[in-house]
Amino acid sequence: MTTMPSKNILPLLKVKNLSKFFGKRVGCYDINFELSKGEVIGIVGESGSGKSTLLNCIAGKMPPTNGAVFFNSSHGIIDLCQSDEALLRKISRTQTGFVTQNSRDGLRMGISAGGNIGERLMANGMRNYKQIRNIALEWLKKVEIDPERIDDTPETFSGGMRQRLQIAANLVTEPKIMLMDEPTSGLDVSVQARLIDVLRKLVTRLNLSMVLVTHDLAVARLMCHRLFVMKNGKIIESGLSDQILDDPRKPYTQLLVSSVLTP
Ligand SMILES: Nc1ncnc2c1ncn2[C@@H]1O[C@H](COP(=O)(O)OP(=O)(O)OP(=O)(O)O)[C@@H](O)[C@H]1O
Repeated sequence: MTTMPSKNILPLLKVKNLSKFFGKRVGCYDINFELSKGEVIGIVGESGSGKSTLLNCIAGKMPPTNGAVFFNSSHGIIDLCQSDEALLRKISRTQTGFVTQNSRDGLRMGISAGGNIGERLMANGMRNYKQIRNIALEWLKKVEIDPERIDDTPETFSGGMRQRLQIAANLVTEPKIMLMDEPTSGLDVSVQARLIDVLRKLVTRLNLSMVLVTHDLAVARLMCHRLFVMKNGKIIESGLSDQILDDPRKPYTQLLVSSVLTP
């Protein structure tokens, strides 16, 4: 059983001895790291290295086999792996955000853009329709979507717009942490660049903390302060992004950086 660290020394997130097995197969193994306020951590590695498994365990979407994820929430320090469903649901609607690679999993395609943004506000008890609409309009502007599209459904949006809407729909409650699983994947290069630009502005303006899974090392360099390189479920190298990408120590990271491995 992992001991609960004291609040004074705990950063925003502390992942401790986290492992996930699928039968005998390793999803992720003995992961340890801390995330501070305003910090963006990138998780990189080839396909099947355990990036999504780790992110899903951190998000409370997948129960780990061992370990803990301590989150310095406004309800105090909680272990996201041990919390009851109701508290986890509350936290995931307010204090954590999760952006998926496939916007269809993160948005309600049948309701308007404004409705998608307003949903988290309503889940938090906000009832004033005009106020919700005004906040939604503000957020559409922040993610560079024409506010006139507020009543359109995401079905009518481009892929890049959907991802920006997903980000707005998560950030509207000002979560302490954003978890992102390949948010730029599948988008054209110019669309990716715009999304990254929007994200970078928001990270700076809101002092956001983020764990970003990406196979794209250019995105990792642009977005992340630190990088963790995963192989076979383990973090095999970590450090400042420029250091990892310009001067990788481990042969696996060298291959990854030189694009010999298919990320
Ligand atoms: N639900 C599951 N059941 C069984 N094995 C799984 C499951 N999810 C993941 N795995 C296995 O865990 C390992 C890590 O998978 P994971 O999806 O986390 O990798 P990844 O680095 O995110 O890959 P990708 O970049 O392709 O998404 C793989 O061996 C995978 O087959």
